[in-house]
Amino acid sequence: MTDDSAKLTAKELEARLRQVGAERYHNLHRFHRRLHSGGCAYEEVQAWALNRYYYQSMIPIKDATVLTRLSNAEDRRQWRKRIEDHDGLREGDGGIERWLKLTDSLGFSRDYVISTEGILPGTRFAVEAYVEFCRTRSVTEAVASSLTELFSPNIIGERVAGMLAHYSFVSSETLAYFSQRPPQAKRDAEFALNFAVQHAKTRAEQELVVKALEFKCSVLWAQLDSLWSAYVEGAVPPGAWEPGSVAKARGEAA
Ligand SMILES: O=C(O)c1cc(C(=O)O)c2c(n1)C(=O)C(=O)c1cc(C(=O)O)[nH]c1-2
Repeated sequence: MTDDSAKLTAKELEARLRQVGAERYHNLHRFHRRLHSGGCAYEEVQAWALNRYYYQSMIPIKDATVLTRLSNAEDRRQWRKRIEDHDGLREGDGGIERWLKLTDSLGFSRDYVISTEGILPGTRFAVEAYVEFCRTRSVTEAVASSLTELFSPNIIGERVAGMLAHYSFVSSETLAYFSQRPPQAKRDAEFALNFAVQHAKTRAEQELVVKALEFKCSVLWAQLDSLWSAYVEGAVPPGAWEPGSVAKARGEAA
């Protein structure tokens, strides 16, 4: 008979977390399959990039929130690299800037993208839920919720290869955001995994770590569900970006 309350070894906890990824990570979502295999129309790729800007732009805000909750200087030194990666060390540098190069290349004005006025409600609520989770749950759960990054190097490899092969309107320059991410994600995921393993002191806390990763998989999944409903099925919610409304997206008078 197994004892459900027995603390897992570090290896067992890692295996549980990897199992969550195998079952729930957003590489399994039908929108990603469509995106990576060349099935998306130009407007669907535009919508994906526009909406994902909000995720990108809120990540350093989420990370700054987590930073304030880390009591150890070495942990903060490690964590703050995440903010530097996204914001850059100077103007014109960093992940957010590289994401904007992608939205530039897809015909959006920067003002429109940065305003986030055209994003889907589902994107907004999912991303806000992630930031709120990291603000209000234990710091161990907040760190553990970033563990989807254990799985992101694989999906990024698949995405870049697939998009370059299938879409003439993207290039390695416009997808430059992704070329920097895999080593950063590997470094960050290693830190987060060690942190979660060391700080989850009881079986109950380990279960909360697993739940945090499940929650984060849902944050990513929900964003893709919203994209599918709006731009594959065509049920664009009121106020969200309408495919073809390029003038508005470019900041020109309609
Ligand atoms: O391209 C992707 O599929 C993907 C996934 C994830 C993820 O799994 O959360 C992140 C990123 N990209 C990413 O670029 C990124 O900066 C990032 C930060 C975080 C996080 O939770 O702190 N996840 C991710």
